[in-house]
Amino acid sequence: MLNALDVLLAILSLAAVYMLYLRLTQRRQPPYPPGPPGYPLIGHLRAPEEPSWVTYRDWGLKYDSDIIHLNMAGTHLIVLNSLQACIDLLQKRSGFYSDRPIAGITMLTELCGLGWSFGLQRYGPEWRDGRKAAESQFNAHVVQRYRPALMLEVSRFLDRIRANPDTWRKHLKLLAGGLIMSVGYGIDVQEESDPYLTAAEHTSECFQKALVPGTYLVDVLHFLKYIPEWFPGAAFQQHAKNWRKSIMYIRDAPYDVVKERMADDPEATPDCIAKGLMEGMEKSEKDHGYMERVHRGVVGSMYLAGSDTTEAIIASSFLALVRHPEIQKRAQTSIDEVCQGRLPNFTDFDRLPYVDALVREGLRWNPAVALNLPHMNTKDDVYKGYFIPANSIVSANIWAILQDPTVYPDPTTFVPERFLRTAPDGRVALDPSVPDPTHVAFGFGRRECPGRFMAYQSIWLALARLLAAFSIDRARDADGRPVVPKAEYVWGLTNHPKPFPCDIRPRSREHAALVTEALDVAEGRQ
Ligand code: HEM
Repeated sequence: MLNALDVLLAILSLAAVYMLYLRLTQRRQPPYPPGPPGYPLIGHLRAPEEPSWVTYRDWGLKYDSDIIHLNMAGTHLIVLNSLQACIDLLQKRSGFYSDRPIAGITMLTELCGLGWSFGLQRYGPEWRDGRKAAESQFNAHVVQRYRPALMLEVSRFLDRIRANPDTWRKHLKLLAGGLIMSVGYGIDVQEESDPYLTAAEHTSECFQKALVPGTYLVDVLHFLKYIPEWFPGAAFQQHAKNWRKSIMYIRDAPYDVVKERMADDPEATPDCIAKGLMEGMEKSEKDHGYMERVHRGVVGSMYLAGSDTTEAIIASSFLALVRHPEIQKRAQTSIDEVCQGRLPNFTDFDRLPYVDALVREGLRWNPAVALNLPHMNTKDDVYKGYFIPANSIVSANIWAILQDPTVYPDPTTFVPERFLRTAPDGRVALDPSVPDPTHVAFGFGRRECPGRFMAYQSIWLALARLLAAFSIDRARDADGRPVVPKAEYVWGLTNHPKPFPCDIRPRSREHAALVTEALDVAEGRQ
């Protein structure tokens, strides 16, 4: 018979062996990447406030490391501050760095119903099918098919600016949303109170709000999701129900329009991504019900991922142009030389390197997405001698990479010329030795933005035509002095310049006429 002392001794021996085991195995585990010390055991309770990307860059400099680690109460957060680290991990090891973390987004995915969003989905068969579908429609070749739609939306945008220049931000929002609805579904949006744009904006509001850590307790205490909405303190259930309506509407209503049009007359259905996917599905051997769900998620994600970001970059470029009239002049001179009194077209692309450089600088200067959407690694890893445990949240510091002074000297200044050089034959061309920010601003590896070609084309066309037809000058104060707007931003998931004054007007009556003519042509009236 064992007495109490034997049992105690046995327990103590087992504990000693276990401690020894832990010590031995822990000694073999390399250290985590460096980072600021947190509280004992729990680490950090919250990530730094926005602009967190600046803090992460500064920590990188302080600890002399391009990867930073924070223990967030047991969740490991890894921030990659250099392009090399992003390439090494998110690209070269993309086989296990392409998951998305789902912890902390119960409100968004389960209660609001945004789990269908392709950008939030976990790395698995459904995401892979969605990605394949997206690549088939968004690739550099296929997006050219949507150029007439881009031309029409940009023409409408410029004409609205001509008519009401002071509300250019409203026109810009409509441009970004209209582009997505037109390219995605072949739907023409209404200028005021469009039902699709209203639902998409409501969905976007949910996305921006619910993704901020700490907004909803249910993201930490998951069992709260079972509390009924009438229960005291369960207002979040009401919010979720309200958002859910818009979230399901924006996924299904426009898709159903295309489905009906296709059933009626496929030939007459306007070319759009939803139509392309429906046509592709006819050849697919996969279950059509399943594929339709995947496709609804892919096209439905376009607004969330593509509207705010495109709008942010164009608004940021407006700001830079007002701050730097000399850059505006150079861009206009280069356009005038090539276009000789007409508005630029996509066929002018190769002959307008200055506009190309301007778009690159717009993407670099104040990136729309400063801290990349988080990736998650599905297995333990060691990089540069540091341990990165499985299920870490891994974020690329896009801002830090695009503000690296060793790559982009004087990085806080807007200088499109940094991307240009004069070739031996005297012509100005893009300088291939300067890293192209599009390889950073749109993320990395298998989760890299599938909408990047469409985004680039839209921004290029909007800016090229805007500069050709309008001057965007500084507004004047009460004493008639020009006001240089500050480069101030509203930080968030996407970064937008704060409202700033400017004075937009056609460069001449002839330029104003070009804008109306272009709209007539794009609308098929001429
Ligand atoms: C200037 C405009 C844009 C910027 C700066 C931008 C940037 C990004 C970034 C940084 C990511 C995350 C990549 C990663 O996780 O590594 C992303 C993902 C995504 N973007 Fe964009 N984007 C833009 C426009 C668009 C457009 C126009 C569309 C669609 C038409 C789009 C669709 C998507 C989708 C669906 C994802 C999720 C991809 C996935 O999780 O597999 N984006 N974008």
